[in-house]
Amino acid sequence: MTAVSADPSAAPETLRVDLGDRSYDILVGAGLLGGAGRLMAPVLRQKRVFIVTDETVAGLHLGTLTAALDAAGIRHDAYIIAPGEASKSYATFERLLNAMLEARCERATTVVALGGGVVGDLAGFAAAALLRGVDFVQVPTTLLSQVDSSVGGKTGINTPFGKNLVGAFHQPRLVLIDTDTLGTLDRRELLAGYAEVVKYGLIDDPAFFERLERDGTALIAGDEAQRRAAILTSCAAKARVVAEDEREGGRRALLNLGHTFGHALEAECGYGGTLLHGEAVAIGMVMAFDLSARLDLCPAEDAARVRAHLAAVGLPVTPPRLEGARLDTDRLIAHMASDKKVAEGKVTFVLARGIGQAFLTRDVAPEALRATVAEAVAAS
Ligand SMILES: NC(=O)c1ccc[n+]([C@@H]2O[C@H](COP(=O)([O-])OP(=O)(O)OC[C@H]3O[C@@H](n4cnc5c(N)ncnc54)[C@H](O)[C@@H]3O)[C@@H](O)[C@H]2O)c1
Ligand SMILES: O=C(O)C(=O)C[C@@H](O)[C@H](O)[C@H](O)COP(=O)(O)O
Ligand SMILES: [Zn+2]
Repeated sequence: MTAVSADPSAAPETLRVDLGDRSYDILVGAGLLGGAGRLMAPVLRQKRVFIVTDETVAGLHLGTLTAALDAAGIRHDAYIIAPGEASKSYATFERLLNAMLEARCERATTVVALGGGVVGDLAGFAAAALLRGVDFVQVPTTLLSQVDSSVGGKTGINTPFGKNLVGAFHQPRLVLIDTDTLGTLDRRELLAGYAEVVKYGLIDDPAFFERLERDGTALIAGDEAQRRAAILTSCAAKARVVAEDEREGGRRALLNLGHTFGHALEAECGYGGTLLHGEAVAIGMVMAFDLSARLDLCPAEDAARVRAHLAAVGLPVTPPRLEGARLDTDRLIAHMASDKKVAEGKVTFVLARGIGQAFLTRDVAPEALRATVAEAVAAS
């Protein structure tokens, strides 16, 4: 796959996720939120939506959305959750569903997720469960959600046993990406999203990774054309994989590059903001490449390049410490046993033969895994 070219003056762009009668469009453009009512209207089964957002996004962008819905004559209710990963919980899920029922949502009501991946995953799962399933629309407002979580229909919540262990595949009816919303996002969150952008290059698009090595700093600094191009390239890559393997029977698991390690780090750090998902993925991708190099599958120079680029833009590349203490290697490895990619007791790893050459394997010597995790922890 080649990177989409950057053109700041271009009109909204449409990508299609091809899934038969569950196909949908991804619209990408500046200022789309202001026209959200008009853009959503064609996919609504009744002129009524139920918006889910978080406190931060509500303060910044909910007014624009509700004004746009009013202008299109679309009735709306809103439910506002606390920001952050801790809201992807049974407790918030229950409160949200009760609010939807109290508002007398009907089967033809559409749920609108306005926010980052936390809002999208939670609201999407609630939409999958409400009245046994209602439609939903993704309006992602973080870089991470614009390049990854809003596309593909993975929805869910975290559990005491690990990340995203309860959820549903439930595709949105539309994804509306207003690139202007990134203007209010802070640098740490932007960088976390950038890690998932880099992931697409590392999986199967070495030219994209090279381009990010060159232009990543400008993208992060606010270059609109670079952002738009990276969002389009990322969404196109994700749409293609999802269309091939919607329910992760095989190839889709490549999108989990860095996540087996990353989810273990997130679980160990708790979901209170010590480590963001994208930060965990950055560290996890470094560990996946280090493990690949340790197993002589991948040139050590490629692993070094991955680490160098992520570090150069300001992402973490070693696990954090918790209250000054290093994380525990055995506990991290134990978390990996509850990865969704475990089959017959064995974890499926996403490793790489080089940059842009990711592959799946269940054949990883436990000693090599342990040495990689121990080395990462020791460097923290
Ligand atoms: N479903 C999937 O395919 C998929 C893919 C990747 C990640 N995820 C999930 O996504 C979640 C992470 O998503 P995230 O990184 O978007 O985090 P998030 O939803 O917690 O958003 C990050 C923070 O940014 C704030 N925010 C959102 N939009 C803003 C804006 N425009 N301006 C200012 N602040 C804004 C939020 O209030 C929040 O505090 C994780 O739970 C991860 O597991 C899911
Ligand atoms: O869409 C996918 O497939 C992905 O793997 C995207 C990941 O970035 C995302 O974090 C996903 O939630 C992880 O997969 P999970 O099945 O372990 O939840
Ligand atoms: Zn992810």
